[in-house]
Amino acid sequence: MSETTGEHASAPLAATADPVLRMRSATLRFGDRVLWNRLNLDVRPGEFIAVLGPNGTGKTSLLKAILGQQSLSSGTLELLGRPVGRGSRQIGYIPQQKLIEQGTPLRARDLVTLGITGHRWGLPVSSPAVRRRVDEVLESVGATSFAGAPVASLSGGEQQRIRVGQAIADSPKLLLCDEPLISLDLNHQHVVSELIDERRKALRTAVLFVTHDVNPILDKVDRVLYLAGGNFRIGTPEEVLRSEVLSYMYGTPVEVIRTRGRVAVLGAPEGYGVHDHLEHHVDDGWHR
Ligand SMILES: Nc1ncnc2c1ncn2[C@@H]1O[C@H](COP(=O)(O)OP(=O)(O)OP(=O)(O)O)[C@@H](O)[C@H]1O
Repeated sequence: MSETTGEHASAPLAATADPVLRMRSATLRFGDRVLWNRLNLDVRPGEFIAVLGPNGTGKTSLLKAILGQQSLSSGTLELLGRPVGRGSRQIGYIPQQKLIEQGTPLRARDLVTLGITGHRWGLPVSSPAVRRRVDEVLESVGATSFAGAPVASLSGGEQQRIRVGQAIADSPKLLLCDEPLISLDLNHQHVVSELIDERRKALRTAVLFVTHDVNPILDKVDRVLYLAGGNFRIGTPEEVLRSEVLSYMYGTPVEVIRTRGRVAVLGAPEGYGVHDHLEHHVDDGWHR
């Protein structure tokens, strides 16, 4: 099997900067289930990393660990050189999409405002500086026209734009996105992924993007973190999304087909879950 490095040739600037996120030998297990074992990961400013893998392999748990909501079983996790704590203003988070319930009294602009003031309860919500920033963010996510509407009355795509606005409102250094394209039509998938990508390009925000389907973001991705079977691989999409790499991880023949700029993974076991983790060779920043 070919080696899967952690570096990416097209990101020379990012590679020289201090990492926004650094994980060393990070392990998460629940009972005897190992979700990921001795994960080494540096995420550089402006890097776009897709987090892939079947259900239940620990993708959301990884985001929760970074958010300080889930303790590691062992290892370390640093955000901008410091141990993570809950509620960091340096992190923007787009949680897995749930439609907002009818009757929720918030307007779209209130959610974006919370993205700024939620960290600082003392600041008056009506301050002109906050209002200006909220207007800017609403405009940047194309939501000005429905800013005053109750969020529950908006379509799924409109709600998702507002969630992106809320997550980027405070200019985080790291944006964590948990399946942000789920249940969106192709057009809205494009709109939402472009919004996230524009943000990382404009402000060098690092992006960790959990998704079941890499295709809508394939042209944006610098590296892939693939989780399966308590094992993981980190590398460029070309390095990781290969038949031999995924067959090894799944422990069964899996075929990766590339056609017309899209990637399809065939033969991954149905309902695949976590099995005993494979023995790893540990190297700096990657596993094989
Ligand atoms: N606090 C916990 N205690 C015990 N088990 C947990 C806990 N949190 C998560 N798990 C289990 O860990 C596994 C991984 O969950 P996680 O939500 O991280 O997976 P995922 O890769 O995001 O899955 P999906 O693709 O289905 O969203 C699941 O089987 C889940 O039930």
